[in-house]
Amino acid sequence: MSVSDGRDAAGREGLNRPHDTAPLVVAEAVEMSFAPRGILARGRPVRAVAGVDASVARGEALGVVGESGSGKSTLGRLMLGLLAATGGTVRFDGTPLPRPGSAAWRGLRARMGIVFQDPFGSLDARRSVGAQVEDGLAIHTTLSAAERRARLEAMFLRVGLDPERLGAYPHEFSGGQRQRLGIARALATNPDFLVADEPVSALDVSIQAQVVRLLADLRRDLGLAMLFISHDLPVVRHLCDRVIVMYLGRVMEEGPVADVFARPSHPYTRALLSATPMLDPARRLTREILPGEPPSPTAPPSGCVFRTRCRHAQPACAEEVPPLREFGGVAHRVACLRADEIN
Ligand SMILES: Nc1ncnc2c1ncn2[C@@H]1O[C@H](COP(=O)(O)OP(=O)(O)OP(=O)(O)O)[C@@H](O)[C@H]1O
Repeated sequence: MSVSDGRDAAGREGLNRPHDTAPLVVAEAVEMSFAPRGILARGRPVRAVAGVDASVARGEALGVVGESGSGKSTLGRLMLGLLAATGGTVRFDGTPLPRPGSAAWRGLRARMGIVFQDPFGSLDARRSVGAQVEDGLAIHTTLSAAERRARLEAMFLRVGLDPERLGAYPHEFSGGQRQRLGIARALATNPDFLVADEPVSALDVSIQAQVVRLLADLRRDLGLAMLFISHDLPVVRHLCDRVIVMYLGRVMEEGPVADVFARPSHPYTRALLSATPMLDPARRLTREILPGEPPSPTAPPSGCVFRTRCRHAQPACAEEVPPLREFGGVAHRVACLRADEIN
């Protein structure tokens, strides 16, 4: 499979098809500030997510990209209700997500799954993998032991693992197989919504495409809504329908992957894409190296948070937080006051 052009080995069209069903998970102006931690915070809260709107429809995959520390994982945890937002709301199937850990939240938990970057770190070395995949079923469903066993075997087969190995331990599996276990565990309760947080970045390159293909197949077959967090832009291009580009807790640009990757319009997106050898060479952007480091989320810049690294910045950019506005296409939006001039 090629993950660079949205087609698989058989030349089928990629997965980037439009979805017109109602959103399943909707974050509105969601914010997350963490209490100060460590000396660098100097008593100031860490603003990890700052007023983000995001939604994922049934069967849709939304990619979330951006540098390390831009708030991607925090957004994912907010959309699963694993974290209680310090501002805004997250609705799941029309209902505001209950407080994490509450009985109401536990009631919804079976409908959501998460796959982590490090499958080994999230598995207990001392328990059989079958027992661990079964945990969610025991906690979140009323299935009998026999039904749970049948579900486990079916899940193992579905993710490409031999059900004979339900009694084996994590160290007996390769990295790719462990991520298949992580996927089986996330999907065992038959969720509607899956957050995949850098699910292939810890794997050997040779294994990554297999796991991406598995996620793509599962998403299609199970009609999953997926939030796919990744540094890997070609994989996002292949797997996702829409993408949001985050920087320092805010959305810089969003839209259908085809539009955003073909016509990146925010200076930050352009820099991010220019560093990625992925697109057809005719459209390749001149490599742009951003000066400096991202500012601390304990003291984000006023106005546009990207302005301190933006070569197009002007004094006005320090005054106003640029709203996301339509640019070039109905669903393609950019948060840059100067987008018209620089594109
Ligand atoms: N529990 C926490 N307490 C304090 N700060 C946190 C906490 N979790 C995340 N942060 C901070 O919030 C910011 C956003 O982190 P987050 O992990 O969401 O970013 P990310 O884009 O997913 O990064 P990465 O790609 O490295 O995983 C970072 O500055 C991080 O240090």
